Amino acid sequence: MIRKKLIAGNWKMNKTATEAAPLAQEIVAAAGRNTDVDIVVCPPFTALETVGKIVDGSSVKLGAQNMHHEASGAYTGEISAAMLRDLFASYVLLGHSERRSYFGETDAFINKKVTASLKNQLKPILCVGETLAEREAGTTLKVVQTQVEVGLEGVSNDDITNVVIAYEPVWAIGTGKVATTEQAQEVHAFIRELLTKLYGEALAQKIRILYGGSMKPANAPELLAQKDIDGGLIGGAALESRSFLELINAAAAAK
Ligand SMILES: O=C[C@H](O)COP(=O)(O)O
Repeated sequence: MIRKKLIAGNWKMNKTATEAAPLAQEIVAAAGRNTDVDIVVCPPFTALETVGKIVDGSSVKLGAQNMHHEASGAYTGEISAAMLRDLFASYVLLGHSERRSYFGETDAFINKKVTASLKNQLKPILCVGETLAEREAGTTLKVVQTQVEVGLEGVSNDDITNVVIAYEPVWAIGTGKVATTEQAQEVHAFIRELLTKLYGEALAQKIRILYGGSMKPANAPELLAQKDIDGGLIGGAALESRSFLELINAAAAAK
C-alpha cells in the first residue's frame, strides 16, 4: 500500500496537563516503537509541552488542534505556527467542524491557516464534512468539494503530500452514529477524485484521507479496510489509552 495508515487522537478540550501525562505515557509505552502506523496525539495547547516531552524520541507525533495564520501580532488568545513548532508539534488540525460551527471559521479563513502551517513545516490535517441537514438535502459531495477546493487553494504540488484530509460527517461526531462503510468510502473516493483533478493521479494516490466520527475499535476494522480510508481522526476513543491502542492495532492490521 502506497499510503501508510495514520491514527490521530483529537483530545479536544479534555485533559489538563497533569491528566494528559499518564495518557501520553501509556500510549508511548504501548505503541511508541510502532512504525507500521503513523500515530499523532493532539492535546489541548496547555498540555502540548508536557505531552511533547513524553512523546519525544518515540514514533508518536505531536499535533495541535488549531492555530492562527499570522506569524505574530495583536491576536489575543491565539497561537501561531512558530509557537507550535517551538514545542515540537509536527501536525495541526485545521477546520474541525467544531471550529467551523462554534467559532465561525470559514473555508477562506481555514485556507489561510493551511498555507501558513505548510510554510512553517507543520502538516495540516484539514477537516471537512457535511451536516445532517446537508446530507438530507443531498448536498454532501458539493459541500465537501467546496471545503476541499477552497481549503487547499494555493497549496503547491510540492506541499500537497504533507497535507492530510479528514472526512468527518458532522452528524457522526460524538454521537455514536458512525457513517456506514459505503457512505464513508463514497465520500473518500470522491475526495480522491477531486485531488486527482487538482494534483494529478500520482500525488493524489499519496495523500492520506482519514475518517472521523464515532470511530471505535468495534467499527474501525471495516472502515479501515476501505480502499480510500487511510486512517482515523479519533475523538472520544482517543481519551482512553486502551481504545486508542486498539485503533492503532486495527490500522496496523488493515495495512
Ligand atoms: O476529531 C475527532 C472527531 O471530531 C471525532 O470525534 P468522535 O470520535 O468523538 O466522534
